[in-house]
Amino acid sequence: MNNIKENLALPVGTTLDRFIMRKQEDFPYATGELSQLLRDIALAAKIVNRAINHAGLTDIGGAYGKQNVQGEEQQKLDVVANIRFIRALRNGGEVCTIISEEEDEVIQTGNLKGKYIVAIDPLDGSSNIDVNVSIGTIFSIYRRISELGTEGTIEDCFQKGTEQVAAGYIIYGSSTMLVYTTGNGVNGFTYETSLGEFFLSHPNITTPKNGSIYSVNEGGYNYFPEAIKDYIELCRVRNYAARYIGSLVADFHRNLLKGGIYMYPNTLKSPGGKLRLLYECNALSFIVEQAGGKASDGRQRILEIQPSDLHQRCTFYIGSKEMVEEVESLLVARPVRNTQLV
Ligand SMILES: O=P(O)(O)OC[C@H]1O[C@](O)(COP(=O)(O)O)[C@@H](O)[C@@H]1O
Ligand SMILES: [Mg+2]
Ligand SMILES: [Mg+2]
Repeated sequence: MNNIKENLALPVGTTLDRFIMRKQEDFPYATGELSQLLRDIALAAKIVNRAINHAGLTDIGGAYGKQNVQGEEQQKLDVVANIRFIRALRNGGEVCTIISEEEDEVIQTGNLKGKYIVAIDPLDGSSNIDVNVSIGTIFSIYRRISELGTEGTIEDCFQKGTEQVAAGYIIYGSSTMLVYTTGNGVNGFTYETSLGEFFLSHPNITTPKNGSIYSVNEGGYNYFPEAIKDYIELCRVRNYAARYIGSLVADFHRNLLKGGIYMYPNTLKSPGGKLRLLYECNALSFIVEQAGGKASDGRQRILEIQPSDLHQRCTFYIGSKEMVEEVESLLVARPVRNTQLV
C-alpha cells in the first residue's frame, strides 16, 4: 500500500510541451510555429538519445570514414544525428533553411513557407563519442528576413547572434537534458526515458557572477596568448579547479550551473580559435547572457560578431561575468601578437 501512496505522491512535473504552450500564451501574437519547431527539435533529441545510449550495442560507434568541411573525421553518430535533426526540421515544416556543422553548404528544406532558419551542431564533443563521456547537440534559431514563399537566403544565414529568437542545447550525459532560451530566461528539462517526456527540472537558470572553475585544453598552452597564460597562472594561484571534459556542451553546462569559465583561445592548430560561431558560440552566448553571464572573443561580445562564412571560427571565452571580464582586461593589457602563433 505504502509504495502506491509513495508513487502517487511523486509530483508529475511540467512537461516541455506544456511549458512551451504556457510560454506561447505570453506572446499574444504568437502563432505557434516556434513552439512547433522546439517540439520538432525535442523529438529528434529523443531519437538521437536512444541511438547514443545503444551505440555500444549496435554498430553505430566509431568513424564514418569521411571528413566534413572542417577536415574533421566524421563519426557515425555525427552523421546519424545530422540526418535525424535535418529530417525532423524538414518534416516539421517550420524551417526553410538549415546550417549544419556536417554539411558544406546550407540545406534548403523545401518548406518555402517556413519562417525559421536553424544553425545546428548535431553532435558536439565528437572526440568523446565512443568513450561514454557526455556529448551534446547545439542549436540556434533565427526568423527569416527574406520573403516567405522563397528559399532562405545567405543573408538569412548571416544574421548576428543578437537576432536569435531562440537557442539551446541537449546534453546526453548521466541524464539527458534540454536547456533553451527564447530571450525570457533559461530553463532546463530532464528526459524521463520511461515516459518519453522532457520535464522541467531546472527553472530560471542563472549563473554565478564569479566562480572557481576554469576549463581550457592546456595541451595547447605553449601557443596560448601571453594574457591567457597569465590568467591560467592566476587560476592556479587562486587554487581554482581545472575541469575540461572536451565536449563544449558538457563543460559549458557544468560551468553554467556552478560558475566558471570555458576558454578556447587562439592556438597553433587553430590561429583563429577552433569553435564555430554560427552553430556553437552564438547559441551558448545567448544562453549565458540570459543567465547573467558573459561571452566574448576577447575583444567583443560574441553576439555582435557579423558572420561572413557558414563555418567561421572564433576565439571563445564564456561563463561567469567577472571571470570573462578579467580575461578581457588581461587581453587588452597584453594584446595577442600574431608572431606568438608561429
Ligand atoms: O580537443 P580540443 O582541441 O580540446 O577541442 C575540444 C572541443 O572541440 C569540440 O569537440 C568541437 O565540437 P565538435 O565535436 O562538434 O566538432 C568541442 O565540443 C570541444 O570543446
Ligand atoms: Mg561542436
Ligand atoms: Mg559536432
